[in-house]
Order: sequence, then structure tokens, then C-alpha cells
Amino acid sequence: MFLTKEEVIELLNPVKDPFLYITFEEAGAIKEVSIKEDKKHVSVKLAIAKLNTGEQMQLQQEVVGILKRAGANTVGLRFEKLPDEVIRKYQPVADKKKEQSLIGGSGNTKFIAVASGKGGVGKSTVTVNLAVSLMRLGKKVGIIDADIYGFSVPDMMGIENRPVVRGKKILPVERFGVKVISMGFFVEDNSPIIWRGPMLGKMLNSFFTEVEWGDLDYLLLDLPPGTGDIAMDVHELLPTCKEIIVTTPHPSAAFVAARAGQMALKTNHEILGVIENMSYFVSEKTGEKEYVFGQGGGKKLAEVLNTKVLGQLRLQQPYMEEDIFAPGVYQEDHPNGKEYHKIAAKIIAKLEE
Ligand SMILES: Nc1ncnc2c1ncn2[C@@H]1O[C@H](COP(=O)(O)OP(=O)(O)OP(=O)(O)O)[C@@H](O)[C@H]1O
Repeated sequence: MFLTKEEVIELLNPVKDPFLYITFEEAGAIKEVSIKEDKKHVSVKLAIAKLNTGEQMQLQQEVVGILKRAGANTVGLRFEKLPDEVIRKYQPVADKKKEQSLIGGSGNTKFIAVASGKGGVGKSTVTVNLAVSLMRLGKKVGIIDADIYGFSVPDMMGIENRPVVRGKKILPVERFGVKVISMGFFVEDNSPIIWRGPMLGKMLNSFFTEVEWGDLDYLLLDLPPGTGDIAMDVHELLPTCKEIIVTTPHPSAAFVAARAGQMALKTNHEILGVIENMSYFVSEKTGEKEYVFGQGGGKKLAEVLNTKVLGQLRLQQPYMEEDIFAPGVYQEDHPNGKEYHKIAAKIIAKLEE
């Protein structure tokens, strides 16, 4: 006796599509099975989500192995692409599963990348303060300081301790209830980082997989300025990641920031909105707003990217505090602290509605 068609289908039904993480049975992947009994040859046509990939090669070996162990002498496999409607139906769930397998946890973590066109516009300040505001609103929050060359999150939050290693995992440092991991924890004496693209990607990957994040509601990523390798890696690793673009009010700054936004749009990442930082200075003498860096940049950028301005932060440092040292974190009663609170509430409303 040799394998029947039905047996081949039964054997292959539980195999999973390497991109959609659903079984061949669910995907309707087994398109044809034919058997030549005399030669003990099984030939199968399979439909999968993506063709000509390393994953397809692995799958090929897996399927051939299964059929040979069941008695086939030779196996012929052909592949075609699953219909678009099947891919569309299962892709969002697959993306979520892929991302969550990166960091573990319950599966409900929302990823938000904070990007800007150029440095110094306040991207890290925005990341840190959004994280703290989300935490103040009762959320479990983490930050990945993915600005690997220009890390500044630890200093801004006044973090002086280093992560602890437990077993094979690194425990992030917790400050103000926010879990933080930064390249700054792993370099000595502020020495410059000279790694190139591929290593940076690996580093970023480690920030997910080798860190014990626990259950997070939000994981914020402080991206390097511009549209470089890391931004590409983030887009690749986290397909459902949302994006916030930070700009200053000067129209030309908005023009530069638009490039970072275009990149998000190109990779199908939803832009949550624009945050305009250093929007105005409030004169102590007159109480009037002075638009020292110009006006209208945030609005213009939001128009170009077809999104909204989530908030505008004034030009002002956090209050100095004697007992807590965190030079970049705005207090709850600070005008910017209040504005960040509003922005965080908007984000929650948008993502958890
Ligand atoms: N609204 C603000 N008012 C006053 N100072 C601010 C404000 N926002 C940011 N800053 C200050 O501006 C400097 C640059 O901010 P930050 O490091 O957040 O920018 P960045 O865009 O992340 O820069 P980089 O990309 O170079 O890391 C910091 O010293 C920060 O404290």
C-alpha cells in the first residue's frame, strides 16, 4: 500500500504558511495532489503567501521530509502565490503575531515610532514625555532608544543605573514607571559608536528579543533623525508600528520632516499625527506668545502627510527640582506636561477606541 491523496492532504494540512502563521488547511494551500503508485512519487502544488524566499526553501524541506517519512520515494513540489484576498484577510493578524513573538507578553502591545527629519527638534524629548504621560494615564509603557548613535533618553530621564541580566535576558531599567533600554547602557564613557548598518539592525533586534519587557501596553521607539537604516529596520520588524513625526514650527523644518513621514507612508505605516515642538515662547513680562522659530510648520506638515497636529509644545524647560533629577521630563502641572497629557489621551483614544 502506498499513500493516498487523502493521506497526503491529512499529513500536510497542519503545516503552517511561513508568513501568515496559519495552517495549510486554513489557507486552502493544498492546490493539487497527484500520486504515481508504481514509482512511489508524490507531487503536490502548494499556495503560500510569498514566493522565492528563504522561508519557502525551509518549507520545501519540511514538506518533503513529512512525505518521505510517510513512504514517498520522491516528492515533486510546485508553488504558487495565495490569492490576494486570503493574504489580506490573514496578514494583519500575522503581523501582530510576528511582532509579539519579538517581545513576548500578552499580545496587545502597540508600537509607536517617533521620527523627525533632522536632529535637535525634540524627538527624544517627545518620546520620553509621551511615555511618561501614557504611564500617568495608567498604561504599561516601554521605550527603546533606537537612536543608536545619538542616544539621549537615559540622560533626559536622569537614569544612572544599568540594566540587570537575569538568566539569558536583560531587564530594562525602570524610571518613573517606564521601562527603558538604550544603547547608552552598553557603551563606556560616552565613547562613539562606529557600527554600520547590519550590526545596527542586529542591535535593534536584540533590544526586542533579548530584553525581558513583560506585558506592555505601549512600546515607544525613539528613532534616529532622518530616514536611515534603523528606520528601515523598524518598518521591516514592526509592520503595525504607528508613527509620530516631530517638527519645529519653521516651514522649512516641516519640509525636511515630510521626508520621514513619506517614508512611513511608503511602508504603509499609519501616521498618528504631527507634534510641533518649540512652537512658541511665552514672555514672562507680557504673557504673550512669541513665535521665535516661525509659525505654521506643524500644520503644513500635517497637511502634506494627510494627518493631524496632535499638539504644540512651548519652548520651556521642565521645572528644576531639588530631589528628582530628570532634566527632560516635564512635571504634570507644567504647561508642557499638560499638553503631553492631552496628546497621550488622544493617542489612547485613537488606538484603543
Ligand atoms: N519644548 C522645548 N523647550 C525647550 N527645550 C527643549 C524643548 N524640546 C526639546 N528641548 C531641548 O532641545 C534639545 C534637543 O532635544 P532632543 O534631544 O529631544 O532632540 P532630538 O530631536 O531627539 O535630537 P537628536 O535627534 O539629536 O537626538 C535638548 O536639550 C532638549 O532638552
